[in-house]
Amino acid sequence: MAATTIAHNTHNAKLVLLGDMGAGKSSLVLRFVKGQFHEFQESTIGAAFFSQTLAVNDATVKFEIWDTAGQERYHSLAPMYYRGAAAAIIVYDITNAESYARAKKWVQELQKQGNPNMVMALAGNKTDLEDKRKVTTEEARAYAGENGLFFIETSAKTSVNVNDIFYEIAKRLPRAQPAQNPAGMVLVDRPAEGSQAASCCS
Ligand SMILES: Nc1nc2c(ncn2[C@@H]2O[C@H](COP(=O)(O)OP(=O)(O)OP(=O)(O)O)[C@@H](O)[C@H]2O)c(=O)[nH]1
Repeated sequence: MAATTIAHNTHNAKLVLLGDMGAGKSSLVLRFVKGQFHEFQESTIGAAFFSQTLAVNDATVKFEIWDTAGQERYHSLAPMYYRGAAAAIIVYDITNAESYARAKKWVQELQKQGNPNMVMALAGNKTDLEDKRKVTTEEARAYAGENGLFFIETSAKTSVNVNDIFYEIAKRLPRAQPAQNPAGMVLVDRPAEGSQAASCCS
């Protein structure tokens, strides 16, 4: 059982959620971490932190999840959360074309300024509202493919594909990151300032 074997094979992975306000970032996290959904989920202020452990194959991934605020006034805080992150979920609302456009902006920003080895997922949320859909699956899948993102459509309300995003990310995380993490070292959260240059690539 995973619980008895976690000691050697546990990886910490910092994961950040980005996306427009109202896309469903907090709802996806709440569904994944607590199995809950709130029709009137409050808008996030600044960011919120959660952690959740997931057993994948013979390893255990402990996700350290930063749920950022989508309101534009918090945009400048985002680098603090995505710097040093091993993974990002960029969320949009399939019923809202603007939120999809905003998701693409986040992808561009991460491609320019994020960790180059970051595992990125694009999540089209609110699939339970199919009759109000504005962004087609094909369009988003093609975009994700062109940009090397893992693509999935979810519903935090009905739970469809929510755990799957995190499983898929866990599977894609590099087991060993030799350039950045010598053997045996555990990834830890660092304060944002200065962390990107110090840990990055040559
Ligand atoms: N129908 C439906 N509603 C959802 C779904 N996910 C979230 N919502 C609703 O959408 C609204 C916004 O959800 P949040 O999770 O707060 O969105 P957010 O992206 O965290 O928003 P900010 O914190 O403002 O950035 C809430 O009223 C949720 O109940 C979903 O899958 N289906």
